[in-house]
Amino acid sequence: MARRAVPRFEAVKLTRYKHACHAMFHAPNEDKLFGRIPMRHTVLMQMRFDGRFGFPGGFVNLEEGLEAGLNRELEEEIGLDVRILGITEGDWAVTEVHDEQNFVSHFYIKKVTPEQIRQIETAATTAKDHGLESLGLVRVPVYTLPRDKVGGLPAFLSNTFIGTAREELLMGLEQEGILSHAEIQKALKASTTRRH
Ligand SMILES: O=c1[nH]cnc2c1ncn2[C@@H]1O[C@H](COP(=O)(O)OP(=O)(O)O)[C@@H](O)[C@H]1O
Repeated sequence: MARRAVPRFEAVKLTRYKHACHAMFHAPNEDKLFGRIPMRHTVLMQMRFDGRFGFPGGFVNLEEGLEAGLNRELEEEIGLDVRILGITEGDWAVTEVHDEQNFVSHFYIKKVTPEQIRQIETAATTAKDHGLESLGLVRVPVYTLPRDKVGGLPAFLSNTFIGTAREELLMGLEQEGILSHAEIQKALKASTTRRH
């Protein structure tokens, strides 16, 4: 479906459109899987009520403001302590307009510490929407297992994602320097081979 990227300041003029904001939280990760495979990085997504993966967030009102609306959603959905880890305008990454659906999607990326990731994960289990709209936060495997070259990110990418969440994940991984363009292309290619 047709969509176009626009700057944040242009998008907020689209008052007749519905606006949604979602956020990707990520942190460095020094851990090694089985004591030898580097986890590389922690990236949070969530399992939604509909069985699809997406980023935490939701619909916002332009009157309340994009970031205020997003923080409200994050508080409800994952119990985020918005006084400490709240999203600001500086975390804005991309806005896409879907004219056919009168819909605007805003995506934010926030780098936090490994300790803050654990705080978010812990708080999420007692959030208002936990077990309802959100079935839990998940860590995205950003590595590819050396043995079969499909396990890890390629297998994860074969899941079903809501809206443009899959594209946002790939953009976030590259933009934040978590994976190189070549590594992402390789994972995408492996994900379509369906050997898992
Ligand atoms: O991670 C995402 N990235 C991009 N769009 C998303 C994501 N999650 C949901 N959406 C879209 O955003 C809109 C709001 O969905 P969501 O279920 O998050 O909001 P709500 O909790 O306010 O109902 C829907 O049109 C949905 O397709």
